[in-house]
Amino acid sequence: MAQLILIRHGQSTWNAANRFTGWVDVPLDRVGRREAIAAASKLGEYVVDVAFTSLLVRAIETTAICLTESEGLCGGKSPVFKHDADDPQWHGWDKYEGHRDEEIPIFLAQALDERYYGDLQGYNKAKMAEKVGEEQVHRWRRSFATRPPGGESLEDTARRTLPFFRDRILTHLREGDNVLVSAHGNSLRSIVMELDDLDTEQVPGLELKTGVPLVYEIDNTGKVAGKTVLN
Ligand SMILES: O=C(O)[C@H](O)COP(=O)(O)O
Repeated sequence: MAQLILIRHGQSTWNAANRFTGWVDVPLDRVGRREAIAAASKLGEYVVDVAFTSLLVRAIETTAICLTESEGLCGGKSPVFKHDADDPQWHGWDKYEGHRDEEIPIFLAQALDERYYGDLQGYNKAKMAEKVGEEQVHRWRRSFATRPPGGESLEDTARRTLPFFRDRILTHLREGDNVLVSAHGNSLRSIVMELDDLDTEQVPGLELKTGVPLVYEIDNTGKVAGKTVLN
């Protein structure tokens, strides 16, 4: 049995300001950093073998805080962000002294980025609700198939998150590796929808809190055998 730890990043500056964020790359605020530290301490009894994060800084910060503030999460190993050495920007970065089996590799994946909120990005959610109505804003935020103007629906988001989840993350879990995934409200909702076997009627009720880890037990066929929410 392997453990899959999913964590939505801690509160960002734009979560605090109640603004649609999507791909806007804002950092954690002080509350968010504290949430990530609290998550790290709740994860003290777990050990991971590999981690995945989106490319957005709020998820990267949360990953780094969890792996460095938790007593045991790295099992004494050193966490290293694994940039793509084929990318000219990173050419040669991976030539360094040291044993790779003493590391926790952290893979950065665009597939895990937040749902693209299109033309809504930057707008205050409450002010938008005054303008177009609560129901419309709720549909944009929580329905499965409705696209926000110029943006991605949850269904669109799932089309990139789920193939990545099945190919890259589940493969580790089937082999018995424990995995940490740090991502976003909606990119994680699309993955939780699959893990919890939720249908399109149930998914609008699915809310993930910032900085609260979900721990899944996954068997060697890739099936979910248990779930704990570390509130
Ligand atoms: O992109 C955002 O604004 C948040 O990360 C998630 O927002 P939501 O809860 O409105 O979908």
